[in-house]
Amino acid sequence: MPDTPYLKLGTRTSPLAMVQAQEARARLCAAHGWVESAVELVPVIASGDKVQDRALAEIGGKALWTKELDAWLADGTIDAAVHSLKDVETVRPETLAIAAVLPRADKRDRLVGASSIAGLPQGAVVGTSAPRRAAQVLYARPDCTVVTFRGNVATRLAKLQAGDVDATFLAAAGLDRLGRDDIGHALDPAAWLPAPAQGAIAIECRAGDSAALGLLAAIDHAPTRAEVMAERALLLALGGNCHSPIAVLCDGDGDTLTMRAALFSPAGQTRVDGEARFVADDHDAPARLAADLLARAPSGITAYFAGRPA
Ligand SMILES: NCc1[nH]cc(CCC(=O)O)c1CC(=O)O
Repeated sequence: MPDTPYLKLGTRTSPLAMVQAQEARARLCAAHGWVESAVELVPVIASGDKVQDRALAEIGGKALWTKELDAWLADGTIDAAVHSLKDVETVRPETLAIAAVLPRADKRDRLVGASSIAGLPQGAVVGTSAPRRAAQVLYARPDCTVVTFRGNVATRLAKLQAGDVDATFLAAAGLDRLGRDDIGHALDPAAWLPAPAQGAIAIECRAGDSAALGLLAAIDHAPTRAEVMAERALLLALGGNCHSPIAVLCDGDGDTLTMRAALFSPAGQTRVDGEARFVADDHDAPARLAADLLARAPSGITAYFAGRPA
């Protein structure tokens, strides 16, 4: 047993974050033949977990998930940080690097409280704080009302149980990782697209830390990395922010990626769809799809995207 850990891995404290950090630790130990104590998990309550009564988009966005762990990477308290990649801002400090992306879980959203979008009761109250989920459900079901819904997976399920809302959305990946694969109804991406990088776990370290970069490279999953980096490139090229309803899904098939994307106006009045097939090393392809989407989008949508295609 090592007296001092080989790697200090920072994580948020939510049950899902802890399960994901444990998965990262298990993969590192398996890859390097280490005992569990070689990787120390260092938990922190993130700002995003402290404020529960307002939508994340109103209080500072995704930065609130990474702020504390970013600071710990900078001051050397930890060597690496585990994140749900969908919670990580598109533009990251140059001092940090996404050193590993773990194999992606189920990419889909699940609807909890009804068996399908069409099956939601007339005038249903749907709880979500994600602009993408709100716009997408209002587009399909303008009769529904969307209310702010925050908290970790268990908190949201408890609020649903208590009757605060008729239905909510949760990522299949999060439910499955918490052993709640019995909950909800998976939404087919043909009709309902997930968030960029949904279902992927990323591990960041200092960009100049060659030791950590080397250790983490051993657990990087290249097919997942190709998909999620393409999805994040689309987000970047759209110039979206946490108020911009963007849905995108990339499916890898050997060297070829198929990307489906949709932009919405926030209240769901309009939608524009696009699709592209490209080889994985065509790094400009997501920006071309972004430009194509913006060129075809009505003004109700373009108002919410700065549009900075590369
Ligand atoms: N926004 C919160 C968040 N961030 C990552 C996940 C689930 C895991 C994932 O998508 O990778 C969730 C919960 C949810 O959307 O249901």
